[in-house]
Amino acid sequence: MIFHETTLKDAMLIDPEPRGDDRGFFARMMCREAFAAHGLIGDFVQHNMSFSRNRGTVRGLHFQRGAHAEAKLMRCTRGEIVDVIVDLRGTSPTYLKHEAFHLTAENRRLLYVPPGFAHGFQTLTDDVEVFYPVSAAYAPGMEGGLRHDDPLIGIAWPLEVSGLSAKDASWPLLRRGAPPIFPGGAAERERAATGAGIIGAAPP
Ligand SMILES: Cc1cn([C@H]2C[C@H](O)[C@@H](COP(=O)(O)OP(=O)(O)O[C@H]3O[C@@H](C)C(=O)[C@@H](O)[C@H]3O)O2)c(=O)[nH]c1=O
Repeated sequence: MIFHETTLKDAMLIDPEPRGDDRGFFARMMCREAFAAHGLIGDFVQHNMSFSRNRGTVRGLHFQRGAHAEAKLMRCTRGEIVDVIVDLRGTSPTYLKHEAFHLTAENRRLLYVPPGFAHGFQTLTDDVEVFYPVSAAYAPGMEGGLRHDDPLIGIAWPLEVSGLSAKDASWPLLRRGAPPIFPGGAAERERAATGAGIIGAAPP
C-alpha cells in the first residue's frame, strides 16, 4: 500500500500496490500493522455499501457525534465518485477545510477518513457502488450532518446536485463563530457524555 498525505491533517489517500502474475494481481486493501505505522485506525467494526442509481446523486455530509465518531475507509467499487471530507476538529490546523478526491472502480484508490470529519460524495456515473468499513457501529440518534451547499465550507460539486435525501436537505447550516463540533480535549469528552451544544446534531 502506498500512503499519500492529503491537504487535511490525518486524512490519507491510499493506493494499493498490486503484485501481478499471469492470473492478474493481488493487493492488500487494509493492513492493521501498516495502518498503525501511519497513525491510522485499523479496527473496523462494520462494513457498509451503498448503491446510487443516478449520476449527480449526493450523499452526505455525515458524521457521528462524540464517542461514536468513526474512521471510514472509502472505496468506489463500481463507477466513479468525487468524495469530499471536511475537518471538524476544532484543535486541527485544517479545521473547516475540505478536500475532494476522485475515487473510481478503475483507480481502486482508498480514502482514509479520520474520526472528527464530515464525509459525503457525489456520483459521477450512473449505477455507483461504494464499499467502506467504519470503525464505530451505527448509532441512530448520534448522527450529525453538514449541508452539501454550506457557504462556510464552499464545496464545488462537479455536477448539478440531485437525489438528496430529505435528511441531507435539512441539515442546519454552520454558524460563523459557533463552537466546533469536535472541540477536542475535555470539552469533547463532556459533549460526548451530554450531547450538548452540537451543531448539525439532527435535522430540524
Ligand atoms: C449509515 C447507516 C444507515 N442505516 C439506515 C438508516 C436509513 O434507514 C438507511 C439509509 O441511511 P442514510 O440515508 O443515512 O444512508 P447514506 O446517506 O448512504 O449514509 C451514509 O452516507 C455516507 C456519505 C457516509 O459517510 C456514511 O457514513 C453514511 O452516513 O439505512 C443503517 O441501518 N445503518 C447504518 O450504518
